[in-house]
Amino acid sequence: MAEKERPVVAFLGPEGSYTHQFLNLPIQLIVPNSSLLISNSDSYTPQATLDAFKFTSITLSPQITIEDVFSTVQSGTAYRGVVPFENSSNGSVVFTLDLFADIHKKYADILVCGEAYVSVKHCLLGYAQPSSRNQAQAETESPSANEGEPANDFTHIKRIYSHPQAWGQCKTFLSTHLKYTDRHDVSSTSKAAEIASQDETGSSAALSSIMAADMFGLDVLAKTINDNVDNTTRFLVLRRADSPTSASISQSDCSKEQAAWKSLVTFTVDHGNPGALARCLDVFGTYGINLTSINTRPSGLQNWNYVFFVEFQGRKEDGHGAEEGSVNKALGELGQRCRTWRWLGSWRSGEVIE
Ligand SMILES: O=C(O)C(=O)C[C@]1(C(=O)O)C=C[C@@H](O)C=C1
Repeated sequence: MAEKERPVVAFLGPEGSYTHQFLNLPIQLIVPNSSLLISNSDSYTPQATLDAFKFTSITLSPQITIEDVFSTVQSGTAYRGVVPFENSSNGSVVFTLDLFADIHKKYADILVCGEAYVSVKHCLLGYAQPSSRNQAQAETESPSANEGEPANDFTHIKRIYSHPQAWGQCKTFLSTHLKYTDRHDVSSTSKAAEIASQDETGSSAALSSIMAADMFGLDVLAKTINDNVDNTTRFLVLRRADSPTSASISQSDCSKEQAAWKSLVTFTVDHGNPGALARCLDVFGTYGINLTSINTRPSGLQNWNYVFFVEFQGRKEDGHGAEEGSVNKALGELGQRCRTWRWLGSWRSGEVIE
């Protein structure tokens, strides 16, 4: 299997997106001077979350959309995929939730096998007016200067591009400085930077990352323009169900070990049946399982019917005696109380990457 030599990892491209940074930042922590590796090659030493599968290098495969990341993992073209899941200020990434809900049954083999939290600091990127070019250059060179405080003139900017998730993370800056400027949704923040870089008139700008400014040769017109300074996005790593993980399959139901894990399930209920949802949620309490998030999305099958997403501490176990684990017992009972359900993976809880 070629992936054994150098597995392919799909992410939301082009390079410079926050999804790309998920793969990038830890590498610099693990391999000193790894920026050389990053700029000269598509071969990386993967971070802890990914080296679940013990490879020394990976091939990065930029994808156009989050759905493309799901497709390449589902088809086996990519060994792993990285997708944004939720943002600390703007909430769930609904594109990702809908792909997990999978109403057209296209991604039946996708499971989550890891996560990490990435600090997201948005910048306004574009071409500075010649009069404020020195200022923009100073901002690029000295990252601590004028955070959130634009020193540049934005009157030449007629349109801004970004990923739909990013607008809601920079509301104050946008309403203060660019309230009447046209906004255009594109597939990623790095795509936005690429588009802005191609507009030689300089009237296009992007909400994107400092890394994208470098990659596409744009000026940083304002930086750290997100409403919350600790703006953070949680990313999930995807695998195919038949692809191995580092997770040992030994049974250990002790609460400390369970708290180090998370699991995700989706389920649907009979909406005409009073108490149906409460009865499903009750199984988690019965087995002492702590819920960490609940989400819903429209079922896509009938108006005002929903798919419920529940994330909880603990993991589903495989192998001999697995049925004894509290998560397995709870899921067994959930299956009897809901209409349909699906386990979407168990993984070790991630850490924040600055
Ligand atoms: O467009 C990117 O750079 C992405 O990685 C996507 C994404 C997202 O969908 O949440 C990731 C982080 C930020 O929250 C904004 C956009």
